[in-house]
Amino acid sequence: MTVDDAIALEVRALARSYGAGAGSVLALAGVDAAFARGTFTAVMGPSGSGKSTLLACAAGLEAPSSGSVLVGGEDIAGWDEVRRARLRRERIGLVFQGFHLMPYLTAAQNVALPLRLAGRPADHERVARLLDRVGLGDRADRLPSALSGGQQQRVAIARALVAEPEVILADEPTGALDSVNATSVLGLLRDCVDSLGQTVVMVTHDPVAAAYAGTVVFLVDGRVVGRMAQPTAESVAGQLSRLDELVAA
Ligand SMILES: Nc1ncnc2c1ncn2[C@@H]1O[C@H](COP(=O)(O)OP(=O)(O)OP(=O)(O)O)[C@@H](O)[C@H]1O
Repeated sequence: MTVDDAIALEVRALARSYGAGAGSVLALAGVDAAFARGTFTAVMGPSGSGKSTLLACAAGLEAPSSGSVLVGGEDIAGWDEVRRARLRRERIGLVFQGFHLMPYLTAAQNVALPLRLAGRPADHERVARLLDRVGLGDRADRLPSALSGGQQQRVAIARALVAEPEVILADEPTGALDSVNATSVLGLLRDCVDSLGQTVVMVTHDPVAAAYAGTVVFLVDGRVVGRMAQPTAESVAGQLSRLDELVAA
């Protein structure tokens, strides 16, 4: 298998089905996609098109039925849960719609958690630097319950960055936020790419959010049906309505 150093994450002929027999669902039906280092890609498509399954397979949260998932050129598809859990701690940063912060840990402790879980020393300077970067340097000692939704999501992004992962996977990161908070979170993800050279792959339903990405990948019925470079909210919305017609037909 050839490996390209410029590619942070790649899926090849990725398939995932759920259940068996007549009731089985083919969530991914052979997806090929490569995500170059230092790029921001949005994944879009109708409900049930396989977006979250794609991210879950890329994160090692789900095992593919067939095909490969290459992280930094290494195929994780056959890895057992212990190795996949280590991958998620050390090489993949995850951001979810619901933030998933530990409620009894402060912002700083939440950011440091992946380091602690990896048995690495809590690097207080790095944690402080990341909280500064996400605009929460003065909220380090707050519990999540004392932060707004947008602030909690920014803590989650700092946490996703702390282990200096190869790629950040974000599933509807602005889905639970109002437009002001969504704008700040999207600006932050863009900044992770522009200033830190991070690779971000983000599932979203929102054309405005997708316009922060450099490329949009469109899924329908578990397949890639299109790609768009330099998306705008208008061009993405137009393409999505054409996809809806395709699905309805
Ligand atoms: N754990 C599961 N068990 C059974 N079916 C599943 C499971 N997870 C996903 N599916 C099915 O796989 C298909 C793809 O689901 P997925 O959540 O990836 O789509 P999605 O594009 O992210 O949808 P949405 O936009 O609604 O979140 C759907 O038909 C879904 O019902």
